[in-house]
Amino acid sequence: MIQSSNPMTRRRLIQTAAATAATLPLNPLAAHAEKPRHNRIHQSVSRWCYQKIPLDTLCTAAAAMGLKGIDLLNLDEWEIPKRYGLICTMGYAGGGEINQALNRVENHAAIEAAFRKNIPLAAKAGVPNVITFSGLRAGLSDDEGARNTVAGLKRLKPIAEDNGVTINMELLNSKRDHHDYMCDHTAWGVRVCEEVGSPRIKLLYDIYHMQIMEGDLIATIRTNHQWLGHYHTGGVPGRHELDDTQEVQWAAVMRAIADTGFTGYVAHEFVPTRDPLTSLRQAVDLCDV
Ligand SMILES: O=C(O)C(=O)CO
Repeated sequence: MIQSSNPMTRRRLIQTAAATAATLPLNPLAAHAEKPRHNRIHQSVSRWCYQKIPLDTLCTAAAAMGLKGIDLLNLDEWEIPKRYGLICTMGYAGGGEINQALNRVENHAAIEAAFRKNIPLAAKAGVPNVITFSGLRAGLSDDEGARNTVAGLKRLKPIAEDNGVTINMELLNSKRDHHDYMCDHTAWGVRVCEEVGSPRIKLLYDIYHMQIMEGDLIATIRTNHQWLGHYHTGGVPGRHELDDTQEVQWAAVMRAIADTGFTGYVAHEFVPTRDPLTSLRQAVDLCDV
């Protein structure tokens, strides 16, 4: 406690105390709560990268960091983020699997049935996006796969439009992680979306996967943003922290996304190698442009 009856001494003591306080380590949560955010990018985090952390704990931490939601939750989890002022930003709603989905006609009926049942539930739970996939090539040409995927998405688009929920087909790399996946280039995905022609049928542009396949991230985003409904992050190589061991300039990519007028969500989808929530906070700070 500062006690002095001499005003000069008291002033000096207060100045000394203030200078000392400035050098003390601050509570990291408090320090970040005070940091003004730009919030041009609405950030989220993929659940599967933080499996060891209970969902309620992850939601509490995400809300404290200024995130808007949690990505890739199952239907029975969609309501949980709401308790923390968040939403599920991308839901699993039965849109097939990475290996088996829309590029094969025989999968369409099951995906349509699941979406008919689950997309109205997504709308009710305030989940703005659901995920789907192309499936593997497995000998199918890209042209035939595109025709089939367009036909499948045309069956699904009225469900998405009627409920105001966007169906996002994910772009994934077929070079390292998902060998033979068909929707592995932006041009193929955009061609499909253009042919379907709905504001509710878009691509999940996974920046990690597309850096591996194509690079040229900013120009691709600028040219195709009309069809990009959601973004994922992840350091390249390795899909770890967005730090200086990897090759993407995240702030520049985020500025490019914000400059397109994007109002959707960018979800972090990297597997942390250090304290997971510290890594997440660092990524959130980096992407707050
Ligand atoms: O499984 C993956 O690699 C994904 O990016 C899923 O979103």
